[in-house]
Amino acid sequence: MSDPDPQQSMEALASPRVRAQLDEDLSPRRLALRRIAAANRLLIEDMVGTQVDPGDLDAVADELEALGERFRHDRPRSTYEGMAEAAMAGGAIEAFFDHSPLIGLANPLAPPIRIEMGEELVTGRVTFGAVYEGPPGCVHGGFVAAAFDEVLGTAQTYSGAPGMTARLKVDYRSPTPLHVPLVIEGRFTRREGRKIFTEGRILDGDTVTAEAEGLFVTIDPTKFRELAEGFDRRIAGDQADDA
Ligand SMILES: CCCCCCCC(=O)SCCNC(=O)CCNC(=O)[C@H](O)C(C)(C)COP(=O)(O)OP(=O)(O)OC[C@H]1O[C@@H](n2cnc3c(N)ncnc32)[C@H](O)[C@@H]1OP(=O)(O)O
Repeated sequence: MSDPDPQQSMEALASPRVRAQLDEDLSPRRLALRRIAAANRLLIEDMVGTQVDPGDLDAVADELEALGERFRHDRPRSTYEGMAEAAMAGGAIEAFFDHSPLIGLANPLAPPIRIEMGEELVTGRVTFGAVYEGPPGCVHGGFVAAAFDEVLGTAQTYSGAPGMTARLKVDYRSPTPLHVPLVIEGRFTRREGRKIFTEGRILDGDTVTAEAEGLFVTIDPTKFRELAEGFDRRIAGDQADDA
């Protein structure tokens, strides 16, 4: 048997985000969710600027609407509900990140960004498709900011006490191209009390397309549970109003 890859082992220990992107120990349900998300992601990408004959567009819409019926819910949902089967997914937090809109392999909106963690540097690897277009041929600035939020949000974990994004500053240096493998770097720079400072950049080859600084504020972990409970109460209130 070959020796374990030390880098791989460290990554597996380092962050639930990294663990969430491994293909190990997944339940059949979670594998199927990832497969559905991948097919859905490809469909969305292919449909942007589709060359389908205009005469066929209504037939395509009919097919999609029929498929959509199978997934329709009677109320808004949070993926926190998916944590009920988290034990099979390898842990609650991994199940959560599997649904992330940036890195989640079970979320069709996620490009997805692939996260690696070195000793001091987080590296996100991503290729944005046409669905993320802002300026012609380039990534929409909001998705550039979202990508930083995710990568810097991972880098802040080096502080040992991660929190929520309080402030994100982005400098757009040059247009960030679509359809090109990009590298997003994130670093933890310092901690002052509850404040965690990070910085990062996006690279298209040697070209820096954007730079960012992120401030995160450590929170009590129970705050996430309170957010989930608040969501449940809001939904229950909406349903009572509808009754
Ligand atoms: C499971 C893990 C998921 C992780 C996801 C992380 C990435 C995300 O996308 S999080 C989502 C986006 N972020 C949010 O929704 C956060 C919304 N904001 C909040 O909940 C609160 O404002 C929060 C938690 C950031 C800070 O509130 P609170 O805990 O009351 O801290 P507060 O006392 O106001 O501030 C603490 C310190 O941070 C500073 N600070 C807070 N916000 C800012 C800000 N926007 N700019 C500069 N400084 C700030 C304060 O000045 C204070 O500094 P000091 O200690 O020197 O006096």
